[in-house]
Amino acid sequence: MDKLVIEGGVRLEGTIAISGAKNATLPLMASTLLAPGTHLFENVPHLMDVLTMRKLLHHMGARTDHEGEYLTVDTASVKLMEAPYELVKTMRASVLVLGPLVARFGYARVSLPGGCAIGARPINLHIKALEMLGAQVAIEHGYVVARAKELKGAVITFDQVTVTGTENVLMAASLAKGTTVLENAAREPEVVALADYLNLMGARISGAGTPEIVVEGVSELKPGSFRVIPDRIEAGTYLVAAGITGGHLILRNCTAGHMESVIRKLQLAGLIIRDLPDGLEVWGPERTIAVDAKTWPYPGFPTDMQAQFMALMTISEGVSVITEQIFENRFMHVPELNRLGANIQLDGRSAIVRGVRKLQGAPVMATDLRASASLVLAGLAALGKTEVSRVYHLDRGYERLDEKLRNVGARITRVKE
Ligand SMILES: CC(=O)N[C@H]1[C@@H](OP(=O)(O)OP(=O)(O)OC[C@H]2O[C@@H](n3ccc(=O)[nH]c3=O)[C@H](O)[C@@H]2O)O[C@H](CO)[C@@H](O)[C@@H]1O
Ligand SMILES: C=C(OP(=O)(O)O)C(=O)O
Repeated sequence: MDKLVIEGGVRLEGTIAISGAKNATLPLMASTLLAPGTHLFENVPHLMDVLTMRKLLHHMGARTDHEGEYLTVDTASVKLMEAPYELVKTMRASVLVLGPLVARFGYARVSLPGGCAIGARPINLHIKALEMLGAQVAIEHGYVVARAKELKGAVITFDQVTVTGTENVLMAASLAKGTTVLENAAREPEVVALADYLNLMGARISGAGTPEIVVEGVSELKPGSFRVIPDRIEAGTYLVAAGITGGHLILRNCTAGHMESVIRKLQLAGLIIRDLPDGLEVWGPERTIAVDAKTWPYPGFPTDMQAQFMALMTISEGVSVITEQIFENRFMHVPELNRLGANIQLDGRSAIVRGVRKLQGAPVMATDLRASASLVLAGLAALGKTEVSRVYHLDRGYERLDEKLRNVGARITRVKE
């Protein structure tokens, strides 16, 4: 198992290229099950989750190849409509194969994902929506088993905004008979990217990016090629890296329009951020100012940036209240940040962060993907040595994070534990 060792206190300076988005790549890979043949994606990051999704597709009979930024997925010989527990347990997004499988093959057997470090994360809304499209769904020995002779369009109102739920239904409805209307749909840029690729394959989807999406079902889809959108959470993480070290970074290949709520909060905290033709330039101030934040579905402040933003608030001037409204247990980073000298108290769904002048390096343990990122960020600002163990969480969603940070001056090394 690897750990990251960070000597903090270095002001970051330089350019970082942002990778393609994990949360866009995974649904795009799942969507290949809808159309037999070879799909080509560009700007695909090398991440553990991408590898896990490839393994899952291989398990079903697909072939994949990931060379440089190009990923091809050939789904011509898919014959096993199953997502086994061994793969699903390492990546919840495996549930994204449920909708495409039942739509194209009329059958899917997908392990229930179960909870994870950030919350219970049920998939009841995915199941309910598929039932409304006419699938028969049963839970058998820990697996969701869905059968449908034919899916039929329906009006589906989500009780709660769900990103992968919206994506699963978009994919299933694309091959359903008639019209499906998704109300209270997720509006994330990754949902829009998926809808764009489905349309490129021949689907008829309108309204993606708004709360109401309309899907006119078609009888078949054909493979195409598509460029993955930039990772807005990775970009947000590096904005915080500049802010927390008082540094100056240029982020290439990112889309400011996908990050407005994050950029606004960081500007309120004192960062100077300006648009570039292909990215962002950011300067961190001498000391940032405390700002409150509440997580919301897009276009609100993303839960996937909450931990990183909290790391910045730990050394900001004043008191900030950070409220987590999406996941019930997404504060696992709090005790670890406190081990680094932060002053954070939990009060239900809120964390009260009293800014301290300096953090101090210490050994800390990563518990999930974004918690790990927040500990690395805190380590960059802390005096002395911070060791972040269980780095496999980071490798699930950040491409070469340690290398990218080293290239802009951070003293960070990866060592085997
Ligand atoms: C691969 C991917 O894109 N992952 C993202 C996706 O996760 P994911 O799609 O799993 O998250 P959801 O948007 O579904 O979850 C939002 C909330 O709805 C609840 N819920 C969801 C589905 C359901 O059937 N029942 C239910 O109760 C969840 O427990 C959670 O409290 O969106 C999250 C919220 O922006 C992000 O943090 C994740 O990075
Ligand atoms: C929670 C996340 O991912 P996942 O849904 O894949 O667990 C994340 O990207 O922060």
